Amino acid sequence: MSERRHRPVDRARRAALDVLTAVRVDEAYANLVLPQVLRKHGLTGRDAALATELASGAIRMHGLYDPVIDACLTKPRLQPEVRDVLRLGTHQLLSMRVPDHAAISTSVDLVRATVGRGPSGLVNAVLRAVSRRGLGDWIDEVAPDRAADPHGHLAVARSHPRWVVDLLAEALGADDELDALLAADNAAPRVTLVARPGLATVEELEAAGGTRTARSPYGVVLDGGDPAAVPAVAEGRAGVQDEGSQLVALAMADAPLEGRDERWLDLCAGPGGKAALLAALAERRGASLLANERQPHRAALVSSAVRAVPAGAVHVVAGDGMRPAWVPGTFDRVLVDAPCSGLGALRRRPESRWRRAPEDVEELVVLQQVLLDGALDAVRPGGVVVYATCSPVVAETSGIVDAVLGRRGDTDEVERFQLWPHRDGTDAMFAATLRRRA
Ligand SMILES: C[S@@+](CC[C@H](N)C(=O)[O-])C[C@H]1O[C@@H](n2cnc3c(N)ncnc32)[C@H](O)[C@@H]1O
Repeated sequence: MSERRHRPVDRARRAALDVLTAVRVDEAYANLVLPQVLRKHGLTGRDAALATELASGAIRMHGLYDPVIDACLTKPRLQPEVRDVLRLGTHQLLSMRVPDHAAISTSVDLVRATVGRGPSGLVNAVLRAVSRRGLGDWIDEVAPDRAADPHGHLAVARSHPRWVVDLLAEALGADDELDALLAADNAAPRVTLVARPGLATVEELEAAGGTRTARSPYGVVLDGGDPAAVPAVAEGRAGVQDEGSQLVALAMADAPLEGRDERWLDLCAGPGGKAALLAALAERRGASLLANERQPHRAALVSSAVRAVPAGAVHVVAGDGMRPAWVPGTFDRVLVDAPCSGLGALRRRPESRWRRAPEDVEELVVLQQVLLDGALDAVRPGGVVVYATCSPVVAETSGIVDAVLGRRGDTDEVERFQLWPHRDGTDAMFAATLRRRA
């Protein structure tokens, strides 16, 4: 037996491969499976960070790495398990500062330990071929020509499905920021916390090691570390919430309103980030929030998210927003944070861009229109409705709002905004504030 065969497999790389396998075979979500895998392998600190970067990068960037790997193959067929090892190796060679010899030898060890001796020569040969060029040269080699096919080029260079690039370009309205947006999708966001008003303060969160957000008065960007270790987060007085989501909740809570302002509705509340901020605000203003969510297990997540809000200020129910249990005109303010393609939050979930299909958007648009109509029916004359998505796709955003405004004769637009990761450092949240005519 050779000495090589006995060399122990690097635990971070083994853990990263477990994540790729779970995502490919079980359709797991990388961000949910990662903590379990890290625990299983006993990884913490730098090793955990390495495993996270390896897994996230290889999953996110395989739209670029696969053509590179294919260009180095002599035979077209590749076992999926071997391709996963090659994706991890290619990520180390092209996007990380891992020395070539370490990236190649650890990948050979990994395939030997997990698949067998058979493909170790192939992994060695392919990764040696990958290592002979840098990232830019490989993009020139495998991506369509930038001048002839700009979206096709960016789809490969920035590893996004082509149809997603086309929809994001349409949402931006021009191509000049498209590369910056796609690059922002490939960078993991820093953790942002929200200090739920009346329950925690931004000063308390800053003291845990963070910096205030530019636009939300309740946001703090964490310098690093585990957010769950911050006492206010552990107690539900604060939470992890993107600044864009905070701004959407604030658009609902702060829209000018005449007359009664006591009954608030969050129509699609699960898992409850916005509901928790809204409930805390409602409590301070003498209002109460009904947090509605169709899926019971997600309604349970809402209950957990609002656990620190005094009882009486918030009620959580599991119900279908398309078959409302309330009398029309009941509410003063309504948020409809609609189920959407999530194409504005690609930086959070490495695999999500590969799981969606154009048909998903077509189906969602129908649901979004019905839910917005239901929200407008639920609000009293003079009341406000905020329609929001974590997608910038025109059909899911302005397309919905314009269609509903055009069809109904009882609604006016107050304002709308679109946030962008590359401009605002937030998810690409869309929000439109509408008012039922008095
Ligand atoms: C974008 S998420 C909402 C995120 C949430 N507002 C937050 O900040 O945590 C959309 C939610 O709508 C729920 N949903 C989907 N169809 C629904 C319906 N017909 N009625 C109520 N909720 C629905 C989904 O289960 C999902 O939890």
